[in-house]
Amino acid sequence: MFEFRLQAQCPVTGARAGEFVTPHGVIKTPVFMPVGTQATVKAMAPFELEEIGAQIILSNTYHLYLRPGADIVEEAGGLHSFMDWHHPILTDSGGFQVFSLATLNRVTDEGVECQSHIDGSRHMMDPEWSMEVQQKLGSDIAMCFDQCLHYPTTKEEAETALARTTRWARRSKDAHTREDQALFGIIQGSVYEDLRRRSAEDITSIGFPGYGIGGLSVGEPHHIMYEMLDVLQHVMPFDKPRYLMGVGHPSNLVEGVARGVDMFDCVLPTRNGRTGTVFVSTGRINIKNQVYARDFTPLDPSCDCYVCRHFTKAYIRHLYKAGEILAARLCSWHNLHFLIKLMEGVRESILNGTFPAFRKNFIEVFHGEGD
Ligand SMILES: CNc1nc2c(CCNCC3CCCC3)c3nc(N)[nH]c(=O)c3cc2[nH]1
Ligand SMILES: [Zn+2]
Repeated sequence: MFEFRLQAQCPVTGARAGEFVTPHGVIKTPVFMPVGTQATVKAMAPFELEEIGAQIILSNTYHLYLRPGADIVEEAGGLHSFMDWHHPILTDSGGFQVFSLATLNRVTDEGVECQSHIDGSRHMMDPEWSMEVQQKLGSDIAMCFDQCLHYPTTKEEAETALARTTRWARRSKDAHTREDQALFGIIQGSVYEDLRRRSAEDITSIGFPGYGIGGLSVGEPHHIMYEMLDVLQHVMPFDKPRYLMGVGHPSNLVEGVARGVDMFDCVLPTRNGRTGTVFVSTGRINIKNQVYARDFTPLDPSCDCYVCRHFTKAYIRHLYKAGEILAARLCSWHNLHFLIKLMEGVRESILNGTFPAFRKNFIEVFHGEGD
């Protein structure tokens, strides 16, 4: 269980194709993981996610602890039963969310004293708390409780947070007892190459079945994110999965794969879906634009998803203008399909040795906007 089988490596770039074995199924990598913060990928039912080809979805410790509460999910038999998703689930540790959502009262080496963004109730969140909650949720992959800093940050702040994250990773591992759940470490170090190396050495020396690359996609320019990945790909164990947290745009996924990343998550496909921004094979469009009022072609003529086979831009634009719920559902559906199919195409190109050409063609078409 939790072994990572490497199936192919690109001889020109750092790209690799593999399989990660979990109790709820084998994850074929590279993989895009839809985000389901509150035990639902917004506006999508599990059977629709299966139809789209989603292999694994994410949920969140911070949110589910606050509402409905970890005990209710545990009494339901865990997240898989509660939300009727019987494939792999990854839960984030709450480290990122507590710093970005809660009212922070005190942050010490012990943990984070905070107030809920929902009802202002006071809580102490720390590695032991995060492990207790994730073990109750019963995800297949849990994440260490870490401290993710915003961007920009001083090197001193980054160094302090890195050392704290290492201590918290040790405490997370000591408090993690569930055998049928993998615990991934998380590497920090902000945008400083030497700190990135140090964090990678610290976290990999503690030893985990997989590793998150944290502290990125927090506002830094993409070339800096890529520089950090260039450093990390040479200091992370090749036989363990690498999960770039919170990424990302189509071009960021392809460029991340080229630098040895195996797993990605991002709220964009569903968040953009709710605002009408749609990924298409030539870039992005916003379906609410007047230009689509009489456009009776699919969102993306080269897409074979349910939405593109049944509806036109004019119809979906009408749904948005009329405030219809179906608008968000259809665009989320197409966006998720787009990213999942993109990763399937990337994986196929690595397996058949054509990834460099795939990458070149994709970046030309998507002109690497990745913003
Ligand atoms: C968007 N950019 C970004 N996201 C980051 C995230 C969150 C990834 N997405 C998790 C899902 C969202 C809701 C359910 C789980 C990060 N998480 C952690 N623990 N540490 C990071 O450094 C960390 C860094 C991140 N950067
Ligand atoms: Zn489509």
